[in-house]
Amino acid sequence: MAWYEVRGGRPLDGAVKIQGSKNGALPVLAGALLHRGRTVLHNCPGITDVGYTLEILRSLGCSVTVEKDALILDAAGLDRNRVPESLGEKMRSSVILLGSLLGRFGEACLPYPGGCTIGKRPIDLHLKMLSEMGVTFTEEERGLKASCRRLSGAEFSLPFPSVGATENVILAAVLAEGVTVLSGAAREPEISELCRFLRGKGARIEGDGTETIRIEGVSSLEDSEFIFSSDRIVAGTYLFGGVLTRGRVFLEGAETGTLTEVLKVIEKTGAVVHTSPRGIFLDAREAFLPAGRVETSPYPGFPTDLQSALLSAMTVARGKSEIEENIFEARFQTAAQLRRMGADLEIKGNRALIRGVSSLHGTFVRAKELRGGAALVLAALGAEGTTLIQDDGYIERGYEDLLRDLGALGACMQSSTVKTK
Ligand SMILES: CC(=O)N[C@H]1[C@@H](OP(=O)(O)OP(=O)(O)OC[C@H]2O[C@@H](n3ccc(=O)[nH]c3=O)[C@H](O)[C@@H]2O)O[C@H](CO)[C@@H](O)[C@@H]1O
Ligand SMILES: C=C(OP(=O)(O)O)C(=O)O
Repeated sequence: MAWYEVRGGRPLDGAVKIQGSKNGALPVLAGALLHRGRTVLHNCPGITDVGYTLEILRSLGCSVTVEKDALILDAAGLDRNRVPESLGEKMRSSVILLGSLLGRFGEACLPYPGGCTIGKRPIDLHLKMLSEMGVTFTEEERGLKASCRRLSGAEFSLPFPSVGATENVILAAVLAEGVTVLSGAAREPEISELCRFLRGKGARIEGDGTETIRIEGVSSLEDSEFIFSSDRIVAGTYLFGGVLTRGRVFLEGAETGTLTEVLKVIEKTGAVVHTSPRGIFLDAREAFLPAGRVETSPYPGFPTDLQSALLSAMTVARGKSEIEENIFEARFQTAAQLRRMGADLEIKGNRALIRGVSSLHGTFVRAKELRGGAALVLAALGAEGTTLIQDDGYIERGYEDLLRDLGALGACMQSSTVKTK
């Protein structure tokens, strides 16, 4: 368990380098298992979800080494297909090991995935599409056993552009026999990141970034080297930190192209944004206005993963805003904690109605999930007095080191970790 103690009331001011992408890295690590050989990765984020994934990879027989800034995986000796329950249940993205283990062995045993409790998060779409590729599933005590005689390409249409289901189909289709065509696919940048990585290994994939992805199965892959993109959600978090505290921040390596909708919302507050190939500069000294009505939607819309950061920022805007959450049914858990800090907001179904107050005040709050936890830290940065945030390991799932990054932006905070076992 970790505690963050934040002394608020001082604008963020400074520069920080943005870490590698969590949601980009996790499917790529799964994808490396498809290849009977080496994969060299750079800019891999040092977060606990990556740590758990690497432990899973080791437990399956993949060699994992670190040389200078490179993470080197060698899956030539991979000889197990059962994901340990204690690790797989710790995160959501363990579910995408299904596609790559099926591609490699035609068989996989997987516990039901964990991850943040932001909704029910069923995996029916993953299972339906893999079934159409020839996979049969049997239920085990804490998960599923999947097997197929041969993975075959198929054509299907997703009723909702699920990111994870799109990734699972891509991973399963790379070494499958024949052609797979997925329409209604997710268009998130992390899908293109995975496809770029797999193409670098010799996979034949086209159409990523659009609603229709076509994958032609190949018989094997090759050694490759890959650099992860920066994390657009981490960059967005720090941008909203800038807005909330009316500060000035430079985010080195932040990619403008994947943040278009977020930057539009930020500019509505009165903040000024300058973008360049080096990163994003935000001057939020005059960011007093509410963002108005914002709804989350699949990419290229406003990302659900930044909804809590926006919610925090809007609690101190001069006026009313409304946020509609359209992806996860339980992603307003931060609201009750923000109210403890003096925020005036109401949750009605999937909508949050926020009336900005002049300032929040420090108190004791509790992180209930990853992005909500980071949003509480942002709120604390803008609040009067000291806020104590209790976090049961959520924030480190996605942020390498919030203390290091926000410290570089001038935040006055400290953290401590308490071992609970
Ligand atoms: C590790 C990772 O990349 N996580 C991201 C991924 O999660 P994840 O891949 O879990 O998100 P999905 O896009 O699959 O989920 C979106 C919606 O579809 C529903 N659904 C999904 C699959 C399914 O089989 N059935 C079903 O009903 C979910 O309950 C949810 O309501 O995309 C989300 C949406 O951008 C992000 O918030 C997460 O950060
Ligand atoms: C919801 C998230 O992650 P996960 O899908 O891994 O739980 C997130 O990154 O905000």
